[in-house]
Amino acid sequence: MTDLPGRRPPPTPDKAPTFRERIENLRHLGRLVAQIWRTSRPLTAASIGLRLIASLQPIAMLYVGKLIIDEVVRLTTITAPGPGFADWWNSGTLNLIVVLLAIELALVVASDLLARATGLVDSVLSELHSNTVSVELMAHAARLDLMHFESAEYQDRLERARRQAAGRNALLSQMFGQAQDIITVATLAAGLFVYAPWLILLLPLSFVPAIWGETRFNTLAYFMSRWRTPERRELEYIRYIGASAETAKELKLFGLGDFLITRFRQLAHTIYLENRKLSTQRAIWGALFSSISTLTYYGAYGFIVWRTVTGDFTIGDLAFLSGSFLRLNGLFQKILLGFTQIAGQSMYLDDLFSFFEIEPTILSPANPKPFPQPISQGITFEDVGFRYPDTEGWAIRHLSFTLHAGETLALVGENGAGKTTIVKLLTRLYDPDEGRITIDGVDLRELSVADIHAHIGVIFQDFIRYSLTARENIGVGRIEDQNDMARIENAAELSLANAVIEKLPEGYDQQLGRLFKKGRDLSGGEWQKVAIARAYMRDADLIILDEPTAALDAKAEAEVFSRFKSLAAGKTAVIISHRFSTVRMADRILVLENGTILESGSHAELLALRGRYAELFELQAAGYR
Ligand SMILES: Nc1ncnc2c1ncn2[C@@H]1O[C@H](COP(=O)(O)OP(=O)(O)OP(=O)(O)O)[C@@H](O)[C@H]1O
Repeated sequence: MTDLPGRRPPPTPDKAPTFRERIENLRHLGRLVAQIWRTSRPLTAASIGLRLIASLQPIAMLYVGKLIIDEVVRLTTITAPGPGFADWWNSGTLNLIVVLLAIELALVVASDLLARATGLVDSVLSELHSNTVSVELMAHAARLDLMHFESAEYQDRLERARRQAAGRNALLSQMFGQAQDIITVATLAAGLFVYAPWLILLLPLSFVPAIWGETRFNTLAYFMSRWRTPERRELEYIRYIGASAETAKELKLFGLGDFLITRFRQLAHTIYLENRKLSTQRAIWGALFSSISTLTYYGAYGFIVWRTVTGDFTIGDLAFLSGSFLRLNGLFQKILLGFTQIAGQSMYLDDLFSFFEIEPTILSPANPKPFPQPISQGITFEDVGFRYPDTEGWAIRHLSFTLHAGETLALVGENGAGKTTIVKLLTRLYDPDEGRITIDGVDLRELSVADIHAHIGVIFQDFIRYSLTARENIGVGRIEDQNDMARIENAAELSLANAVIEKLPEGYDQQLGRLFKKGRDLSGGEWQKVAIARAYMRDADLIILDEPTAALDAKAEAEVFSRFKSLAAGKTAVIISHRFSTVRMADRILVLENGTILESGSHAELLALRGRYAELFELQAAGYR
């Protein structure tokens, strides 16, 4: 399975956790309980309270059962008060047994009601808790850096955390159930101890092997699932590209269906084989250990029977003791298995909570300086160098230039020259590794990150096509003004999106995209106009358009840019484009190559220079002749 093209090498197994690490993982349970408590205090309290009451039920049932049997046995030995039921009833001989039967009935009914109420509370609490985790996860993810989303390792961690958000609900019931069982065991053991203390000593023999087996298989299962995260993400990815609206066109035309299916099948099969092996081993060992436990029970049972025959125990005692032993045996196993399962689950919790421990590195200073309004001098890159995490080469090196206030600057260069990276640094999605970037002399790192983002309008080439209404698609450009219709219409007019939206049957309320039933898809250029409107929603002093017009036709592009120019008057703007018809409109052009500046000047100056720019321009112009 390592021969799949383009697949990452198989993950190297982490070493199994030491005993200490396992114990340390248990600390996550405290965080989990705190999270559940935060979710709903009344429900958490109700779940615990109901379980406390339910925990006393087994001993009560067994003891009442014993009393009933003993009373029945006693009644069989006395002289009958008369031939009929009425004689028995009226003599009062049956009073005790009737009361005992009524108590047992009440216990059964109460137990059923308690179980249902607990189930109800738990299921409601689980759902709420799962929502809380998802919200906390999203909130934390929103704080993280772009770097975290662009790195495969963090993607794996996010994926693992996301799986835990929905998958740990059973743990909640299990933990509370565990506490309930412990109280039940304590009461049953106390009862058993009074009659036959040595019986308790037999119990460990029956459950210790089972516990060992469970612990081992839980750990194996966890590590298997952990090692396989990259593969599972790949499976998800193949499943997604194999059946989604975005990819359908290309898949059909390239005939990629079989290729993807084969790839999916091979990958899924390896995981399946591993899981099957583990499940089989688990089943075989499980069967062996459970027979040991059954044998122990019958050993103890035989002994109690013998003591009853010899007259040491009553028949009621026999029922009580064998019942208690059976329950205790079962409960001990359940509790200890529960502990190993909880310990196993707490390893998964580590995936969840360690995600919350990832801290963003792009932070605002404690006392940020105010964002210059308006920008009076400009933005300066001073010998800036930047390398993407975990990559060898520099994306940008020794880059120095000033973007003057009020200037429209175009960045040109071949694919991978570093244009988008400059925008990411300018908007502080990343910090430079060398040098610094200043706005009116103030280092970007001395400003509040939120301020920077609020004062810059950016549309990236891979902008989002939100499956929201047209109004919302523009409104998200300035979320606090999402209901300001005048502002939205104005932005749409500036970006020429208004003509697109007017043609839609439901206008601004039209659902866009293909994801939902009533959605209407737009052409690439139309989507782009809607996206550009988002940048216009802001009163940004600095507007950055990263290849904004790639999908626009020539006429639309000319129109968008003449508007942009008139709008950008007095504003500072950066345009990235591969089209020289657009680029030539800029006040100044930077020609980039391998992350450094090759040439700089106006269109006319660069043509006169007869360098790289002139060469590229000629190449494109020749295409139109
Ligand atoms: N997230 C990333 N992780 C690692 N390397 C990256 C990442 N993004 C870009 N790079 C690399 O950094 C260099 C500059 O990329 P950048 O996206 O800035 O180029 P560009 O000039 O905008 O290209 P294009 O015209 O294709 O959009 C390229 O070599 C690219 O492979």
